[in-house]
Amino acid sequence: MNTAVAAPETDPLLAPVPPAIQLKGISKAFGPVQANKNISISVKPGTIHGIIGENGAGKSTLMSILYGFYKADSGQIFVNGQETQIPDSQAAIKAGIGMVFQHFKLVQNFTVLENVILGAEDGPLLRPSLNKARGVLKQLAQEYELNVDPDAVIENLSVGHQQRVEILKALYRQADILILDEPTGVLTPAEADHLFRILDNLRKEGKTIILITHKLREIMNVTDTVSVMRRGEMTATVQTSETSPERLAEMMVGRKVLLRVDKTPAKPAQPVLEVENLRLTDDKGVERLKGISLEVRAGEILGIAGVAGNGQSELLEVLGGYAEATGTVRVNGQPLPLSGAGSDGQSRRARGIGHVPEDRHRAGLIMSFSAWENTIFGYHRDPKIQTGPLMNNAGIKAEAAAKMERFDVRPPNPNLSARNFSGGNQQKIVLAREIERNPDILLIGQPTRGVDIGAIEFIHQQIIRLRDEGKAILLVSVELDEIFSLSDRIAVMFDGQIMGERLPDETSEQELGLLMAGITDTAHAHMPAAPMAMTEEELQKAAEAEAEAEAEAEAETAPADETPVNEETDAAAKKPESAESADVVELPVPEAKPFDVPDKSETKTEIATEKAPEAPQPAPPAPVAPSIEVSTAPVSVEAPPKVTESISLGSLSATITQSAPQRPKTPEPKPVAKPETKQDSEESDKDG
Ligand SMILES: Nc1ncnc2c1ncn2[C@@H]1O[C@H](COP(=O)(O)OP(=O)(O)OP(=O)(O)O)[C@@H](O)[C@H]1O
Repeated sequence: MNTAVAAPETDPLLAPVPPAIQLKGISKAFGPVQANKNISISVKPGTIHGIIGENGAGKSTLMSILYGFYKADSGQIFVNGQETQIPDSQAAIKAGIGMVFQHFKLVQNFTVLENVILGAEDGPLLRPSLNKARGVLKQLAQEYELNVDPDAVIENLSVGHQQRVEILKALYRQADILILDEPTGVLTPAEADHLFRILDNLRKEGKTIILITHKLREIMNVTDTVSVMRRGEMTATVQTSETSPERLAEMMVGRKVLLRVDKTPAKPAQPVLEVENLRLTDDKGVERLKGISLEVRAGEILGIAGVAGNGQSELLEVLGGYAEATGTVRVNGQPLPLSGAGSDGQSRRARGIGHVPEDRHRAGLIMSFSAWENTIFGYHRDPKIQTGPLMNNAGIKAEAAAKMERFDVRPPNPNLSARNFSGGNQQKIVLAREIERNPDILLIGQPTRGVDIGAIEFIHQQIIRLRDEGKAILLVSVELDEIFSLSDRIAVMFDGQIMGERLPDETSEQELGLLMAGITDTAHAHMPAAPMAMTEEELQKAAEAEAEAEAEAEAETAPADETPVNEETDAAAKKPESAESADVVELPVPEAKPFDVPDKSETKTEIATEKAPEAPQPAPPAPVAPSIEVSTAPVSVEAPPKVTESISLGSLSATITQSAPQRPKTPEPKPVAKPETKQDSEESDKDG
């Protein structure tokens, strides 16, 4: 008798689909810090999988391992059921994985097309690659609502559009699995809505998305499943439909978290900050502040709402001593110089003005300096810190350790460089420095950007505590939730002007949305059901329609109002010369200098018509003098590293030499151009 049994024929359609991504037992340590401990996770294809966790929980590290940015100490990676080695990002791209980092890696003075093909050119001649990319981009734009002008230069695009370019880059490389690290941290609500529509479209087309975010609302709205990380471990994975924001917050932090701000009504006293007719024109001749007047009293929080780029940043920069302006500003009744002597950041701090800048990397911290050094910047000439030529290092370190403890900075190690802390912990270092100085007025920009839910609760409590102690607080945030829950009064900025002021209890997101679009007659304006869900284009159209209607109505009695400048179109019109046609092009200098320090750095990029050298290698630290100007023999500070990176595009190559960003007084620092490269040293800036 023939006992052989024929193997059952498996119908490939009925075979179980392997996970798009499966990680098994991934571990990774940075020196003594165990960033990932034996992590296993499985993500179904065609789904959006959220990853949440406190700052420093190890989310970015895990995803950087998956993208080949870091090498795991142990563990396996499976892509579509196949064990896959991912030693570098090229291998990740080959495996169909794309990543959009928190800090974009676009070359600022290249066009969208040039950025998209960079590193994925079809041959030495650029033209065919550019033509092919143009066609693909057109198709992707139609399929996924990823509209971007292919010929626009990156530095002229809004943050939301730059992010679309990052997504386009990944899709152009045929990524089926897309990792997004904190993608909405820098987006306006409308931009975030647009992004989620894009992600939904991608999911419908069968792409798999891994989304790292601190925003539980996003997790609840867009993900299918969610994993929670805590202190390097994966503690739970749940179906989104079977959980709640409260439950997720508790799983993340290990205790119940108050998801709303608990505060009593404000008791405003005397005016601390008085601003009249503040005007600022930038170096391109564009008027960024058009006669701002406002007042902040002791014991109250004035929240400034607005779509990013409408002058809020410039307002904070002028008041914080980073940019010069005209007008009148008084602090505690005394005039504040708006240019020349006494208008710098240190003088502002000496006048009792604390400042948490919107961008901690460019203006809040010196990334290569240790945490303890960063806790005194801006206050380093204070006699309590500096006696004669000497600084009390031991005292500063002890104080820094105590501040880090109070602000729950993890790890609470003052000797670690700022760049080796996770984003949220870097933010806590800046907040600790500014809040603990007990300022009369605190200027605070985007206080909880990239910060976890437990830390948000803590930061909000600190802001309220300062207010209740009688301090004046000027808050700028693109998070309407944050504006609503913290502010005692809300002013809305549009196109360099204050469009109106409202009390949080007497307004709505809809009304603020209209003001943010420049529509002041909110009572009569057509109110869309959910203006915050409008796209930028829709917001712009709404503003234009309103302006048109107003102009028509006023035409008979008065001259029509000046049409608001559309910065984006305006900027896009000033396109620099194409890189292809230029022999030598200077990349924009990152002009961010956190404090008044002697400018000893240089940033220069040359694009020469020659083949690029091998993979970029960070140069050893350059012999640049430390950036604090003190004659303090005992202070031992790390010199800002000089990094040289090379990139190539067809026959063009570029070398970027860059040391710690220094910043003269300019209103809007440009982001540092960074091509997509793997960092050699894992001790370097984690954000790449
Ligand atoms: N390049 C590095 N060198 C040294 N330590 C690092 C490096 N990158 C990350 N770490 C440390 O590893 C831990 C995990 O960091 P990771 O950035 O993965 O956290 P995260 O969950 O992404 O945090 P966040 O939400 O704040 O972005 C942190 O303690 C961080 O300080």
